[in-house]
Amino acid sequence: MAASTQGQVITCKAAVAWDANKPLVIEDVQVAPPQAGEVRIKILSTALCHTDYYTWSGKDPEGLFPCILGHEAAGIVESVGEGVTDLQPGDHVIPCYQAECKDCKMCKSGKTNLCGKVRAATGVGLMMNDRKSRFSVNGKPIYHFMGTSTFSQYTVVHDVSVAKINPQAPLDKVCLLGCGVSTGLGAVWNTAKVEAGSVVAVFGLGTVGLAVAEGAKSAGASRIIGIDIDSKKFDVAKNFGVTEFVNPKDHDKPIQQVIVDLTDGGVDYSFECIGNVSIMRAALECCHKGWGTSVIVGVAASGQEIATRPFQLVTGRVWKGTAFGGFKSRSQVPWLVEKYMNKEIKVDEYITHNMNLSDINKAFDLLHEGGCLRCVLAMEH
Ligand SMILES: NC(=O)C1=CN([C@@H]2O[C@H](COP(=O)(O)OP(=O)(O)OC[C@H]3O[C@@H](n4cnc5c(N)ncnc54)[C@H](O)[C@@H]3O)[C@@H](O)[C@H]2O)C=CC1
Ligand SMILES: N[C@@H](CCC(=O)N[C@@H](CSC=O)C(=O)NCC(=O)O)C(=O)O
Ligand SMILES: [Zn+2]
Ligand SMILES: [Zn+2]
Repeated sequence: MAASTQGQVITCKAAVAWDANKPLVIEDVQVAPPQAGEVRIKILSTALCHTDYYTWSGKDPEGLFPCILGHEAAGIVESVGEGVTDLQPGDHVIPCYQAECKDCKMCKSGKTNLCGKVRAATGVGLMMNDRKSRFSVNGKPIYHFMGTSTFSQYTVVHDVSVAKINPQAPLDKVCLLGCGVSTGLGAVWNTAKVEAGSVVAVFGLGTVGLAVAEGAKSAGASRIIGIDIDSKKFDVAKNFGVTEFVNPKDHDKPIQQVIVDLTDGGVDYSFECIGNVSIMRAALECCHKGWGTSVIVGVAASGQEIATRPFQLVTGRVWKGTAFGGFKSRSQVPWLVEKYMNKEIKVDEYITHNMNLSDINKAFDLLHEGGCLRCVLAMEH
């Protein structure tokens, strides 16, 4: 039997982003033991999300370097710190960038899934307990990212950020429930609360947009219009519930006008799943006067701002946003895993590529190719 690593520094492989836009480097990283209220997790599978690329590109105002990126993963608890009672070594878990302490003002409000307990620390790449990092390379501290840092074979996270899941669930699949798929489904079910018969527009048909389409289909939407500048996305999007396709490049008119004309005055709900502020405006303005609701899901670069004529809102359109689809992480990620196990939601269908951790730079390149939805990395190689 392998010797216990509890209380020891673990040296393992991790992909370190030493600087913005510079290729990640697979390093031997020292991972300190978890302190009070912390959990060390052996990450077995992690996927890449567009947000990892966004921070790596240097456009994230919270981006700090050097750091270990990654936030869509699954693994097994290796050890827990003092005071952690609801998790133990061997538990199968999904680390969540949106914490749920169940005790702070925000958790208790019943109005949001955002938790205030550790956000100040995770936003500056550190752990709450001592405001330090648990990662280092030859003594040099490496920042955490989103409170998860899953591009490492071992990571340390706050206990309030760990969802314990069914041990039967395949970790190389359900890792996707740590971000993109959950976000898209939740944007529809929790944030917009789309009703049966609704007409829906989805801008951007990556994993997040396709999960929006899947959520809208399950909510009984009558039309789901997918909008993307890459027409190759359209075939695959049909499998996720998209009923009609529009490529803005095929039209001279502004895309919001195209959608309004197609839908007798506008859609009931629209979702921006790109991170482009001009498209956020278009998504709002293609909504029906009097009631149309637009949800911003995409993350826009530092310095970008949204704009529209206030008249758009005066005349009844509603502009909203969503983080992690409004899901409460520790309470609801295990429920999403069960829905997957019961074949009530898709997950496997979003995985277009599988690679090893050592191939992570190739996996980042794939994010820009139309054919890649999610690439899952096996962490042991
Ligand atoms: N709010 C939240 O909690 C979350 C937000 N995100 C954000 O959601 C966005 C989507 O993420 P992924 O699906 O992983 O990205 P992705 O890059 O896989 O998909 C984006 C899609 O948008 C299309 N696109 C790009 N420019 C376009 C334009 N001008 N008009 C129409 N289509 C366009 C692309 O062809 C692509 O199909 C990103 O901004 C990401 O950072 C991701 C997860 C959670
Ligand atoms: N640091 C970024 C914040 C980007 C952002 O909005 N992140 C989303 C999750 S994106 C996942 O892929 C989110 O949930 N935000 C809420 C939060 O508490 O961070 C920036 O400043 O742009
Ligand atoms: Zn993500
Ligand atoms: Zn909280």
